[in-house]
Amino acid sequence: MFDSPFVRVRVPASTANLGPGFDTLGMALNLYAWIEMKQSDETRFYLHGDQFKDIPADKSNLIYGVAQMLFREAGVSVPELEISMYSDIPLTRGLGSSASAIIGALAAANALIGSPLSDAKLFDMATAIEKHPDNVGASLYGGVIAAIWDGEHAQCIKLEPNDNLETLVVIPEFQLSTSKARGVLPAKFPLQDAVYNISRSSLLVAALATGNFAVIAEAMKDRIHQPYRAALVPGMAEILQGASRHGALGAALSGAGPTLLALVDRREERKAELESYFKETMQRESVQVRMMWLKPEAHGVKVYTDGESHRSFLDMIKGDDVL
Ligand SMILES: Nc1ncnc2c1ncn2[C@@H]1O[C@H](COP(=O)(O)OP(=O)(O)O)[C@@H](O)[C@H]1O
Ligand SMILES: N[C@@H](CCOP(=O)(O)O)C(=O)O
Repeated sequence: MFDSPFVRVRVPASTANLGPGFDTLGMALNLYAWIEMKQSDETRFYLHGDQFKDIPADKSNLIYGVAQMLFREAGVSVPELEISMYSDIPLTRGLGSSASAIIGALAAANALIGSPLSDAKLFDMATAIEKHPDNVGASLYGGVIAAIWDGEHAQCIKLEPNDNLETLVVIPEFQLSTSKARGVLPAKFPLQDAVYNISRSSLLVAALATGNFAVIAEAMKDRIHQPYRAALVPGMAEILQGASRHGALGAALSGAGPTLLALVDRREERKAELESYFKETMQRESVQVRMMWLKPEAHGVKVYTDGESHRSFLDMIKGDDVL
């Protein structure tokens, strides 16, 4: 049954919504999580890195649970697994760590049993678990995705990210769970707010598809989630308003936050000014942050099944994608 003694996957981070595209737009970023999975006589975890210190290392672990869902769906039994994990994606910060874990677990488990399930099926399963298709779609397929979910099936179209696009992300030191940030949203919206978002989300997709960056500042505005979440992220309202005056094409809360993200033209000359603006604004709010320049990642999850390799899991990560 097993095509490979072990499977390794590399999964990109993602930023969801891009402002107005709440629960529909997502973009993969060049920051990654890695998972190794193999069948074992007893379930064991090797969680590398400080950020996994509070993550369960037993069968209640998300990766284990999601892998078992896939095995059930495929009609096979693989009760004991050895799972190794490392991630550069900060947890609970709005950069899609949970989506990366879900996609990584599904892709690894599927490959371990000879890939009986299609990517479309993995997308449906991942969306059913995550409850929105934006992050999981970006982690699975890469690029910029526009996605829908009807409660059973997810569909998306992927755009190749424009070569001139990069992002500056500002990651606060505090965590904000997606469930808490969804909990502050109203259940109903005025028609004008719905129109406001639909028009901007459509304009943003057209801008990203054509490379027409001039409209992005306006196209990233939102009335569906950011105004309600602003109270949870000190400095957010000011940054979303001011970023485009300091060299950003536009700015948004990344996913459910607390990370803030600016889209930037890589030819922009005011990058240092933008960094200082972000840093000083957050300092005034007494929020410690780390900043990273990230690029859109055109490729989704990558699966490696070369069981002959003798490189260790951590050596593979250091050498990035060469198994
Ligand atoms: N590699 C992982 N293994 C197990 N659980 C994970 C992993 N990555 C993320 N998670 C879980 O997902 C949670 C974060 O999900 P969420 O609140 O949606 O934030 P985000 O996806 O934006 O990082 C973490 O607190 C943790 O419980
Ligand atoms: N559309 C979702 C996206 C959540 O993204 P995450 O990276 O914060 O998990 C939302 O805005 O709630």
